Order: sequence, then structure tokens, then C-alpha cells
Amino acid sequence: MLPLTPADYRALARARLPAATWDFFEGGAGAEWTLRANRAQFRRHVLRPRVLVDVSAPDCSTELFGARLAAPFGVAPMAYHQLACPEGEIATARAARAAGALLVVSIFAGRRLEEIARAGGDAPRWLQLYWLRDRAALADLAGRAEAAGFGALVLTVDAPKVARRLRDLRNSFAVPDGVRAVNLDAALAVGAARSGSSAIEAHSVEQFDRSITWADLSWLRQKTSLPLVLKGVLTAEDARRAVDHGVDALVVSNHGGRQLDGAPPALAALPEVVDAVPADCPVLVDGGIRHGTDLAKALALGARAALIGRPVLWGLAHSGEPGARHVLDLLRTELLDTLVLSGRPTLADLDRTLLADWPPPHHLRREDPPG
Ligand SMILES: Cc1cc2nc3c(=O)[nH]c(=O)nc-3n(C[C@H](O)[C@H](O)[C@H](O)COP(=O)(O)O)c2cc1C
Ligand SMILES: CC(C)CC(=O)C(=O)O
Repeated sequence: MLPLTPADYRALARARLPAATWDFFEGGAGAEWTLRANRAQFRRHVLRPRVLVDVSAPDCSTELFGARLAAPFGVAPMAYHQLACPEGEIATARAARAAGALLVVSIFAGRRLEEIARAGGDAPRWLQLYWLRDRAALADLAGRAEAAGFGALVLTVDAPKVARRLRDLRNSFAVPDGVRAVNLDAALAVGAARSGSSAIEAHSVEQFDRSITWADLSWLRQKTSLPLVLKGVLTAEDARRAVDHGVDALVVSNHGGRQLDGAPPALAALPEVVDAVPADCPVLVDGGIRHGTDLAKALALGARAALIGRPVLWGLAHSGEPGARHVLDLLRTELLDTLVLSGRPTLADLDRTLLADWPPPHHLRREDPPG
């Protein structure tokens, strides 16, 4: 089958991956309600096209922290890309560079930051951190990221620990031999499989500092001159607090449904966060973005850019760098098509008037939207 959509890559990737790896990639926390709700929320908006607009030169390029992007999206931080393909984050860095997309590298990358930076060349990249108990390791990463040309630090704040992910518990999931978070000391690595437990969850309980509060942000600030981005904010209250603490950008995210099950879909939380922060604070969003139309909806609700998670892993699992690149190119192509066909040729034309609720409020719904 010639893959023509990210969903096509999903089917092809599934056939290539061990079942436990597939479950780790695809799964969510608890009953996976939030995981399903992320997708369902996109179906609650329809696009209101305008006609007889000059759409001969659509443009979806944008700028973020001074870096040019071919399209308003990037690769979400995801651990251990070598679970998907042997080159891991090197393949992803090359794909993101070729597609003109931002790359957010996970603290649990399996390739060294400096190597990833070389593969990415002058393309924009950020480093994501979890707040480890080992502050010396955090300070070291912050310094290395800056030296290697990373453009921002992204602190993920929705994971004081990794949630109970039932698929991983049932699979006694562990990171296979040969894959390791090489940017951290070997002593900080995920442990071996134990029956009925998730090595990733157990590791987070040991290594993540769940006592940190807003007051600790100033410590990280002192370690870097890079912009600081908080990932995992879902409320107006926290968005305002983040801005008060000098945070430079936010990612509205429920971690792809992998952390608090029952958290709102990211797209539903986006407007309250956008409305709570000053216009010069970029708000990004991730969770369930699978189509160009999903991107248009997120941008219409005020996101400056989006992050793409699992679809990039599908591309990597299919064919490494070319697969990941094609997934990103497809999303850009679909977004451009949406701009043309909705009569909104630039990103500035995407505002809330693009959207209407679906089904309309007076319409009696007989069933919940399918997951
Ligand atoms: C396999 C996998 C690993 C992930 N690892 C991280 C990580 O290391 N750090 C992080 O902040 N988020 C991590 N995430 C969450 C993503 O950054 C992102 O929030 C989520 O995948 C977006 O939803 P989507 O997959 O539906 O696009 C991970 C997600 C997946 C699927
Ligand atoms: C290794 C995990 C902590 C990475 C993660 O954030 C995730 O699996 O969602």
C-alpha cells in the first residue's frame, strides 16, 4: 500500500513492531479515556469555508523564537526512538530538518545530544527535561543543550511520576537491551523487566523529583539563558502562574493521554490557556493531531504551533528517516490543502470564525463520538 496519510503509516508500523513496543507507543493511562478524548475532540468542530478568496499563494510557514519553520509544527519529545528504528533520534533529526519542522528531543533520547545536533544542522531543536532528583544531571544537560545549539528547554510538568499504563503493566514492559538514555549517567537508566510491573513507571518513581513547585523554576532559570517552555499545562490558572514565573512559552498537553486519565482533551483546554496569557507568549498544543485539518483547528483556537507525537514514531518504524519525513510532509501538504480549500490562505487567516461546533448544540446526540 502506498501510504498517503499518517493513519496509513500507523497500520504499516503496527505490522513491523513487537506487540509490547506497539502497546508502549500507542497506549495511554488508566482506562485510556483521555487518549480517546484527544481524538474525539477534533470531531466536535467543523470547518466553515469561505469562498471566492484568492488562494493562489497559500503559506503555512512561521517563526518561533526567531527560528523559521516550513509549517507550524514540530516533533513532540518522545523517549527511545530506537524502539522504532535503529538510527533512533538521528533519523528523526534528519527527517525534521528536511521537513522544516521543529524537533523536541526527549531527555530519554537514545542518541547523544551532540550527535543529534550535528544531524539536525541549523534546523531548530529544543531539549525536553523531566525534573530528576539528580540536579547535577539536569544542570549538565542544560549546559550541553545550550552548547549544542538547542534553542529552548522544555520542562514537562505533567509527570511527577509515569502513570499506571495498564498495557505496560500487563506486558511487564522494559526498555530492551541496547537501548538506553545515553545522555544520562548509566546509574540513572531504566531497570530490568519485573513481572507485572512497568520498568518505566518504577524508574520514574525512583528518579523523578515529585516535590518540586513553582519556586524551583528559578533554579533551572539560573542554569541556562535559553527560553523555558512548560509542557503539560491544561488550565488558565497554571498558565497565568507560568507567565508570572517568567516562563517563555507553554505546551497545552495531556501527554497524549499517557498521564492523568480523565484530564481534558488538549484541544478543549487550549482556548482557556490562550485567553489567559499575553499575546506574546506562544502557546503550543499536542495530542491526537493526525490530519492537516486537525492542525487548522488547533491554530484557529489560538495555538502558535503544534507538536506531533505517535505519527512520527509510525513513520520511523516504517522506514526510519524517509518514513518520518514523509509523515511530516503529508501533514504539511494536508494543512496547505486545508488553507486553500477553506479560503484562508495564511496562518493569520485562521481564527475562531473558522470553526463551528459539531454536532450543533440543538442536535440531540444519540451516542458518544467514537474513540
Ligand atoms: C512513546 C512515547 C514516548 C513519550 N515520551 C515523552 C518524553 O520523553 N517526554 C515528554 O515530555 N513527553 C513524552 N511523550 C508525550 C509526547 O511528547 C506528546 O505529548 C504526545 O505523544 C502527543 O500526543 P500524540 O502522540 O497523540 O500526538 C511520549 C509519547 C509517546 C507516545
Ligand atoms: C520514558 C517515559 C517517562 C517517557 C514518557 O514520557 C512517556 O512514555 O510518555
